Amino acid sequence: MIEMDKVVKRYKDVIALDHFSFLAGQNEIIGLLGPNGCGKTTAINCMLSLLKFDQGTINIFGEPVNPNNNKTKRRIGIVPQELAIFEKLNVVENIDFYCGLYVNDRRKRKQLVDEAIDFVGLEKYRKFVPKQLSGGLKRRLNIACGIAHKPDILFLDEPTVAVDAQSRNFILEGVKKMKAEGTTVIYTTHYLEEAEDLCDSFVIMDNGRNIAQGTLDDLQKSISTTESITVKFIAEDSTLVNRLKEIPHVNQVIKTKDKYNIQFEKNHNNLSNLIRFIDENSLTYSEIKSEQPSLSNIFLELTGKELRD
Ligand SMILES: Nc1ncnc2c1ncn2[C@@H]1O[C@H](COP(=O)(O)OP(=O)(O)OP(=O)(O)O)[C@@H](O)[C@H]1O
Repeated sequence: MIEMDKVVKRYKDVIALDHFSFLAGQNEIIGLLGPNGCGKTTAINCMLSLLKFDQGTINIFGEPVNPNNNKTKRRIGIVPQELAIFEKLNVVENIDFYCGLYVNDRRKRKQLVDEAIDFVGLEKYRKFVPKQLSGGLKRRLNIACGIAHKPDILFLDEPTVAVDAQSRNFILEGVKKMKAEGTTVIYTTHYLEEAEDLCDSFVIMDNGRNIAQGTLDDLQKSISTTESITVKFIAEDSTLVNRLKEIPHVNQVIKTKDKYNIQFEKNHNNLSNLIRFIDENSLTYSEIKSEQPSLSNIFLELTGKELRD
């Protein structure tokens, strides 16, 4: 659906995209993740042909992007991070306005607007203007405006920032439903747990480059830390952190309130080594859990940064 190959975009001296490549297939949710200023918005704006780029190629639906290609534009939806709704128009009128940019037939549009309202759960608020809606409801309206024309590709930029739990659930369930109906979703967020639950695959960006792309499983295989074991000891002492660090292939030991999180390098018998250490030191434990690294661990290892605003 989207093929972006070695795209370079400069703003004078700033290289916002540095040979950035990106692939999106049909019917998947791709998390586009990266620290502030890494180039996500620039990449999206190039894909939407809102920005010209200096080098490289971008094909969408098999054709080079082109701002005058209305046929392609009709098949794309965008929900920007900043709310793009009209204060003077009510819920129905706002959605109808955006849908009208793509669909001329009034009867068809009425049906699409009704479906979008149903989709984001705004039936009770049809005649409300934005100032009568809470922040979460405004975000849902923003989404309805971007999806009413039923795009094949949808760009969602941080849709759950500052929304209440109920609206957040509506939004995430809605994204899953769109995927089930065949839409490809490009999703940017700073919430890695949310991305991990929602997305089928991920692109990790840093300094304008695609530094890793794949499923969680692919990314887990690409980093050196692959196993994180958490232990709750029954008796402990202040030397334990340093002693645990002596176990072969330990990268890091983090002590939380009542547990020890031990991060190991991949491809070693880490659990067996840890259990041997516990036996040899006559330690006892009430809990032991081995986990694959989370998206947050992967992000930290690949970029050396935590993904925070
Ligand atoms: N119009 C512009 N003129 C000059 N520099 C720009 C412009 N737009 C973006 N930049 C720079 O390009 C780089 C990439 O910016 P971009 O907005 O694409 O990042 P981002 O990943 O979307 O950031 P955020 O997560 O904060 O939205 C940054 O260094 C930014 O300062």
